[in-house]
Amino acid sequence: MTSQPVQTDHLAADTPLWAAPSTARAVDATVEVPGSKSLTNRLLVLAALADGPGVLRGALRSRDADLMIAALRALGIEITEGDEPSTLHVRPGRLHGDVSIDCGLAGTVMRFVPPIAALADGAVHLDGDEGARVRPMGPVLDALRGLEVGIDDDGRGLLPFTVAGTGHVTGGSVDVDASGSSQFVSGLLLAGARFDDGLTLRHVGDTLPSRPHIDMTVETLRAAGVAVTVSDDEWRVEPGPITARDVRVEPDLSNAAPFLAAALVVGGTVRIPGWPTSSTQPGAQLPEILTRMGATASLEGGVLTVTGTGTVHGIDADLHAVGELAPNIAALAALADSPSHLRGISHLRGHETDRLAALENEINGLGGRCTQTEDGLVVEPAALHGGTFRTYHDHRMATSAAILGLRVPGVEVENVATTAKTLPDFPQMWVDMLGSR
Ligand SMILES: O=C(O)C1=C[C@@H](OP(=O)(O)O)[C@@H](O)[C@H](O)C1
Ligand SMILES: C=C(OP(=O)(O)O)C(=O)O
Repeated sequence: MTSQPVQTDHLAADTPLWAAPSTARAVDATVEVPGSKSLTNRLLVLAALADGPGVLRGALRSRDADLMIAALRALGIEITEGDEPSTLHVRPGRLHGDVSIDCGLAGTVMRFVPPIAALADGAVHLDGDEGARVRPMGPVLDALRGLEVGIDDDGRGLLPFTVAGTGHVTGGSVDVDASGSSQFVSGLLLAGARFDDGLTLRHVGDTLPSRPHIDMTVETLRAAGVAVTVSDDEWRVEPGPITARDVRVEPDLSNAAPFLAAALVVGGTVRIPGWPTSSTQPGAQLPEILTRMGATASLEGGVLTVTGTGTVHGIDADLHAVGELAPNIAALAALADSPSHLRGISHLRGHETDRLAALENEINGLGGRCTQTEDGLVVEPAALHGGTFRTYHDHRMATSAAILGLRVPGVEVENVATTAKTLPDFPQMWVDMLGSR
């Protein structure tokens, strides 16, 4: 088996604590946010399965994107950088088995790669970080088994496991309980056009989180010429070629959240260029959410401008569709002048860490009043103080700590380098934002 080198730099729990900068001065900054993780990893997958060479421009280069690149390369896809690292040339080829893939902590890698591995001509072994080995995978494995793909695992529905690729998947119909993650649906749909009979997937669970991310999957498939029909909780992907394209990746709107939040916390204005007029990214809902929390927001000439007063209001919001925004919104809520109730996010317990427990622990560790409910968080106003903020290898815990630190002197963030999962330059970008006045 060809093995990928295991990446360990992200495990730097013993790195020095990062003193989150505090400021009383209003912010006035324009922040260029790199490409979307979710779009980059979908477009890489589609380019790898396409009918000819393609190009991604403005792609994210971060741990999650680089893990996807490494996974596809291990499977035999040629991916090279163009003039800049964010330009990626992808040359599809026969998918090789007899390889090992490191999923890191990337949900998109661990859920999107197994259906592609089933198309490889041999065994594909997948594993990831310790934290990845507890993230739910069962519905993906059950679905693949339902499509007659051989899976070798220990029966717990978790990493590690081996997919017995045979070079083709017959496809057909499958039921999936995707109440734990929308990525179970997206991963199967992305490969579905390459199955002999295509794929009909029905979600059979109670709830379906992160629907905009499934819409993103459908939109990217359709843009690549794949016929997809959607009715309620059922998706049909017709078999056929995936058209090779030259595409530009939108900025990561969810990664704009901490910067935009800064405008509310300290007052002032933050501008994000390249903001799309419409997008399936959950971050597209930030202007509305932040407005409810006390900001004004406007979009003009592709620049989103958010202005705050330094006073943050609490919010009662169902974040079921936009769960990846929840940690940053919880941090804002901890600085608000009225209580907040964040609902519909029980699936966050299966994210990079149990985010509901992590947010409760760490906000309360700074003197906050945050309580888990069955499906979310209640955050009440409290006077916060400094202290160590643990991040649990979760990039969004680290950016949430930075938001709190703006107002609360003495917040020391453990392993801020974990932001490299989706935003490698975060500490410098944060300091630059505060410095550019
Ligand atoms: O498909 C995607 O790119 C994602 C889907 C969502 O996952 P869940 O449905 O598991 O929340 C989201 O939280 C994650 O950050 C990215
Ligand atoms: C849940 C997230 O990541 P992943 O793609 O690893 O699921 C996230 O980025 O908030």
